[in-house]
Amino acid sequence: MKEILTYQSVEICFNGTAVIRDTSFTLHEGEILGIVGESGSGKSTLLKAAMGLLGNDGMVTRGDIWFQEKDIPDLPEKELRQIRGEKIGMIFQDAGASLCPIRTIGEQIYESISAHKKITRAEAKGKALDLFEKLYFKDGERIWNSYPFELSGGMNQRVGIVLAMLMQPPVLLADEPTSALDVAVQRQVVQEILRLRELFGTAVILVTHDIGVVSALADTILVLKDGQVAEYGSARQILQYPEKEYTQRLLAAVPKLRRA
Ligand SMILES: Nc1ncnc2c1ncn2[C@@H]1O[C@H](COP(=O)(O)OP(=O)(O)OP(=O)(O)O)[C@@H](O)[C@H]1O
Repeated sequence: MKEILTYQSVEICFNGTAVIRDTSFTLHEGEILGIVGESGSGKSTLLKAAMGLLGNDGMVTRGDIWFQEKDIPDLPEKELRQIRGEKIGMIFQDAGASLCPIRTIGEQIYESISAHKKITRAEAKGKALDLFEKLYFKDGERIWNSYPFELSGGMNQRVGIVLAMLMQPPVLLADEPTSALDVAVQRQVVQEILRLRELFGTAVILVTHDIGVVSALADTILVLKDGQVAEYGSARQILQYPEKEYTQRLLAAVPKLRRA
């Protein structure tokens, strides 16, 4: 499989203090990589760095993050804006909450696609309803016409995933995409991520506290401890034979979800 996103000896500092040190890993086309680690270990920071979203205080101070032969930390904001959304999609824990409350889902989808390419409202709707159907949403037409408050939190989160995938980015970064959801919706979101990979060959980095979600989805796992890689390898290897005591502790939570 071709490499699509490569972190090489990355160090990231906030206000001069390193929170990620000497971190390397590679994401391949269609691969789902789970990043796990205690709170504060640097998981979200790793994802934000790939989007150039570290803010004013944060900076990649060493190493490279290669995406399609470009080194992300070297790119100007204008180029990063083109990559975000179109080439690298993102979903967060509160993707649903980040929807605008006073505009319909349809309007927001239309605007989101229009930001990247010329499209009519009818074409945008056709694209969205097609993706809704492929992801087994019931009643896409109603969702298109709804305001976020008319949908459940879980449904808004699923809409957030559709929004992130409308441009069919080859990479999807998902930061705790299931942690605010009840178990039934969690399962749907897990199925949706697998279906996206099947439909579009999307490569995914999934950051989560939930080992059950990781074991249901990930091909490879990176265990992060205090901003450094504690273990990195195939999901099977790490879930069955964790080498570090730290990993064993993280895995002590019984997996709730299994791959269907
Ligand atoms: N904007 C910021 N300014 C200063 N320090 C920050 C900033 N963002 C993150 N940090 C620090 O970087 C470290 C890593 O944070 P990060 O949010 O990446 O961890 P995490 O593993 O994603 O945690 P959680 O699981 O709780 O979301 C923490 O020590 C955090 O305090």
